[in-house]
Amino acid sequence: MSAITLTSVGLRYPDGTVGLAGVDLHIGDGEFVALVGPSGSGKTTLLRTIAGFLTPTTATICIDDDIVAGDRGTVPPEKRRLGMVFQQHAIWPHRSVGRNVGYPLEVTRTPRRERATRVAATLDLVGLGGYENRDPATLSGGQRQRVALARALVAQPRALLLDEALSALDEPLRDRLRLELRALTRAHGLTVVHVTHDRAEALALADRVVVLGDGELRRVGTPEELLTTPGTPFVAEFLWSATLLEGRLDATGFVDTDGSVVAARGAITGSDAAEEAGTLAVLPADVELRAPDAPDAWTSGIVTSSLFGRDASDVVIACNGIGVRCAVRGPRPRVGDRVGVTVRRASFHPQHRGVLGGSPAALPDTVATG
Ligand SMILES: Nc1ncnc2c1ncn2[C@@H]1O[C@H](COP(=O)(O)OP(=O)(O)OP(=O)(O)O)[C@@H](O)[C@H]1O
Repeated sequence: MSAITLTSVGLRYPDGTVGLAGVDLHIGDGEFVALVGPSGSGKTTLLRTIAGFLTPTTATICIDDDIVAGDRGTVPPEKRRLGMVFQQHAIWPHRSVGRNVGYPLEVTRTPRRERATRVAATLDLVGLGGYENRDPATLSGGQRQRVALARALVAQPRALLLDEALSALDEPLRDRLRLELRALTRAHGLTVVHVTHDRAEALALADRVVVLGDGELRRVGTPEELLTTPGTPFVAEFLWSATLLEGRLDATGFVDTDGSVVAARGAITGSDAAEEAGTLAVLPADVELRAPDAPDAWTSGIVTSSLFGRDASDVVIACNGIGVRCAVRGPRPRVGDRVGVTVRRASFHPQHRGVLGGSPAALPDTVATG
């Protein structure tokens, strides 16, 4: 397996839309990286650019020491030695499972006997040992996705690129394949770039999560780093469903635009300034419900949504025109209830960094291997 290095990757579509703007990223050998971001943030564009289906306007992309896109042109996808799996398993119905998996080896004219050995070994790897002669029409959705994975792995690619590869599967199966995929990639030291719209999946699987916004790389870090230091309100809101509040930090704490103290100074991280305007990001787990008139409540509001969750219910309270998201453990309030709200802890983001990301404080560009 291999490392992938992207330097200033920019891409503009023919109609002028900016797909990617100056993305710098190093993906370590054996690292599992998840690309996440809102719809249209550039996840698929980035993955397809690494794969070679899209040609960057400006960039250098290296796989190990091999420059696959740069000043001297680009290497076509089939010569990059990367394996790809898409959301819709592109399995050929008229070919047996074995011939589907062996296709990349046919292209490279691998001798028949070696092909059969490698197909069998790869099918074993994905839990489909002995399925060579099966007709794909007789397989379940999960089995077909395993065939697609085997086909991506059979030619021993330098890295595996997954584009929403698990998204089309129903939930219990998706959970199982997630575990299997992670165990497989860890055991074989595979380098993986995984695009997903599912934040929980990205955080559960990846060594590092890359957050994109408007074609820019907004934040890179381990799930733990992104939780403790989201870096920008954009990331706190996107990854952790944080509530964002505008206001000022002063000696007492963070004061919202209505003049109420949301949280005491000691409960806020992110700035040492005596006074500063900016955004407070409050994670749902750091909001607590109180009686509406509790003396220690920041404010009170009406519950507008209350969804059951096994570990914590997802409750939204309308407070001064803002929907405050709260993870409630224990008894869940009903829609229409008036409740008091306190903030236990929050991160402050000075205004000059901008709500949509600005220039986040850099996290160490470490390669986590856990
Ligand atoms: N062929 C195209 N021509 C013009 N613009 C495009 C094209 N494909 C994508 N875009 C634009 O490029 C930007 C990034 O799109 P991309 O599909 O990479 O986002 P994404 O993060 O994968 O979104 P989603 O989660 O919805 O799949 C968007 O503004 C999108 O509208």
